[in-house]
Amino acid sequence: MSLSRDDVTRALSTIETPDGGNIVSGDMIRALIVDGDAVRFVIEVPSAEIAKVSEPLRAAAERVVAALPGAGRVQAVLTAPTAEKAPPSLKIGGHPKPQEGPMRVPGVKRVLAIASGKGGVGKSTVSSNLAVALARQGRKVGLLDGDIHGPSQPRMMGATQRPASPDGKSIIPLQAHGVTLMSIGLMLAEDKAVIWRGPMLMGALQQMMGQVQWDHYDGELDILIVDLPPGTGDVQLTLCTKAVVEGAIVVSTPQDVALLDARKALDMFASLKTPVLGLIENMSLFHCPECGHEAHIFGHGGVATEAARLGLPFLGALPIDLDTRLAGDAGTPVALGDGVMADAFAGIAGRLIANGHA
Ligand SMILES: Nc1ncnc2c1ncn2[C@@H]1O[C@H](COP(=O)(O)OP(=O)(O)OP(=O)(O)O)[C@@H](O)[C@H]1O
Repeated sequence: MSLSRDDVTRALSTIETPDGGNIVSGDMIRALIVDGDAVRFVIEVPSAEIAKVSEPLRAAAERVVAALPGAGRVQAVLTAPTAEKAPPSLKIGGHPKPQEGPMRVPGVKRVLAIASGKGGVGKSTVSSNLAVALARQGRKVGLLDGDIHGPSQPRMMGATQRPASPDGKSIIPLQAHGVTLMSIGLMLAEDKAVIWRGPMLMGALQQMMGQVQWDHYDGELDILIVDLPPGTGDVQLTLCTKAVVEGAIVVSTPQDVALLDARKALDMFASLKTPVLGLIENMSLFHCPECGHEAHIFGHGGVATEAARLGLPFLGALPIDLDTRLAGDAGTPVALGDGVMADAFAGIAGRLIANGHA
């Protein structure tokens, strides 16, 4: 017999709290995930002091779920809100709201996720340039920086003002290079590390999707590009389960270690039933501007081979290009100009539009 969320919730509601209620009626259960026989959840107690003495409660919650028929590995984590977790005003990073199934992001026709297994392979560079390339081809484009721990879009898009929130609830996004932009990085000081755990991350992403007025400038967006964090964590899971996602593009460098992680990302999308629209090989080759020599610093062709093996579209190979890096650092994506890289991004954008994905 397979285990359901209801079974787990019923079992957890037998764990009483000192006020006479229980951990479910007291709204202390967060991020409950039932994955086959594995169960994970977070118990949020009211303060760090209470958390220090709540280990017996956590252990009891784990035990009661582990005793259910069909339960395998059960993992409960204790957490408590602290003042520093939530930045001032706007309350970005609240808890995820209960929600039945995936919903459309208001003001957005389609959501496109840009993912990678490994960090630093150029996912944010691809996101910002693809956003600009799509906008140059007449699409109404939004860009959401979902890389909550390492937001880079404010710098790459050259937009760093704090977004306004006239009513303290909805957030007016920024606009840069014809793209409507929102990033958690715009709500925080640039050097401030985000130390939120899973539930706070999920709440922040849900807020970014639901409270940002994506249609503020040009009416409904044709496409919202979401620049995901690297890997296969809570943000990816939240996006693909809470929002209707048109598809995902996976970026990888050709080297084996990156490809190994890219396969994990592809596996994740398969199990979340999010279509993968294609793979991009970044940092594919280096063309020396001095001598014309071509070097395959991270290898070459591995991503195309992987795409062919999996029967997925290969969307293109992007070279290592100094101007791309400089343009990213300067906040003016290389796709705004002309040249090999701009053409490559225009090609990928054109293909997405032709296939009805953007
Ligand atoms: N094709 C390229 N040529 C030259 N530099 C590149 C290229 N692609 C990305 N870069 C540079 O590599 C660095 C990492 O890229 P980027 O931030 O886009 O990667 P990421 O996968 O989003 O990283 P993270 O996982 O940290 O978010 C940046 O400095 C970027 O400018």
